[in-house]
Amino acid sequence: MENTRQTAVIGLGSMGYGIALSALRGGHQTYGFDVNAEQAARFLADGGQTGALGDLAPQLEVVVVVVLNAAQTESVLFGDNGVVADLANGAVVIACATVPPDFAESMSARCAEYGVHYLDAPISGGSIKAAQGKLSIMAAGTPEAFDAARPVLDSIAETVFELGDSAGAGSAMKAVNQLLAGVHIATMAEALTFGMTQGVSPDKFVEVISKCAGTSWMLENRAPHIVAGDYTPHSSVNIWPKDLGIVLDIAKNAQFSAPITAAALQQFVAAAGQGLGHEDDAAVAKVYARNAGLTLPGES
Ligand SMILES: NC(=O)C1=CN([C@@H]2O[C@H](COP(=O)(O)OP(=O)(O)OC[C@H]3O[C@@H](n4cnc5c(N)ncnc54)[C@H](O)[C@@H]3O)[C@@H](O)[C@H]2O)C=CC1
Ligand SMILES: O=C(O)C(=O)[C@@H](O)CO
Repeated sequence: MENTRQTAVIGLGSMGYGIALSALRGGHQTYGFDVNAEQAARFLADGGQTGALGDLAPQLEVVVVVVLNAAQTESVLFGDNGVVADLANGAVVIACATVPPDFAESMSARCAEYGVHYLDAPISGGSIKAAQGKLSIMAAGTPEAFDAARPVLDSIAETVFELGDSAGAGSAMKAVNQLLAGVHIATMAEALTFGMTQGVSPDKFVEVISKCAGTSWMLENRAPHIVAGDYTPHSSVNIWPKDLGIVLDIAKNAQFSAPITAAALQQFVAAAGQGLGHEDDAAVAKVYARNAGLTLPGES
């Protein structure tokens, strides 16, 4: 069909799995890949396809990369058995991991050497919107990259912000979002546990504050995890030392002081240091709770 594409999604974690399902629902022939074989098997059971990436690469038109970070993205694209060298001229990489802007620029230049388009396309909305095909995508790339990616973007995103024709501009905007998102999660945890010291239970906190001016998207999305005592990782603590680290690195290069971001980063570093790195990022509340001798829901 005219608007369907031979598509691979590499990285079937919290975000990539939903993206792969959304691409499949959009009618694209969708192949899913993950170093964790269980994830690829699950995708197969859900109606997707998988296989040997190297064999399939020459027929792929769109490759969506949703691994954790810059190092994993580079390895998927250009490491041993990297996919770019096997792609056909005109194929497009949609790079969704949160990475530094200058890394996105360098990946775009290296893809161009192989005649492959690169769309710098970090994502927002969490695992639920990924599964619904309703992500916000902060995208930058050449008009040719946008044209090649468009049919798949239409299946996975509600809104695609077109932020310029050079890779890096999408990742710069994502860093701005991450500054807010990380600070909002940490301040939600601070306020929720502060409330406990004042006799405000976590469930009352969510009921009342989510309808008051102090609320945020992150409060409404993450605080219910604390109330439920459920730290299944939809977005892990480990994402934040990476993302707030990116923010502070590029802020430092711009000689921009970001003290509130730095404080939030320390709380996520403390959470990771307490062995909570693979829990949902709402677990940053445990840092506050342990410090204040509080018992969160679900803890004995
Ligand atoms: N979880 C969230 O709510 C959001 C995450 N992000 C960003 O999206 C990216 C993905 O995040 P998540 O899905 O939460 O991470 P995740 O850790 O749940 O998923 C990453 C997946 O990539 C796989 N992987 C790693 N190396 C691989 C390789 N070489 N080949 C194939 N698969 C490989 C892992 O096994 C894992 O399943 C990150 O950059 C994150 O910062 C952005 C918005 C929201
Ligand atoms: O959805 C987003 O935007 C996010 O970055 C978080 O959910 C981070 O994991």
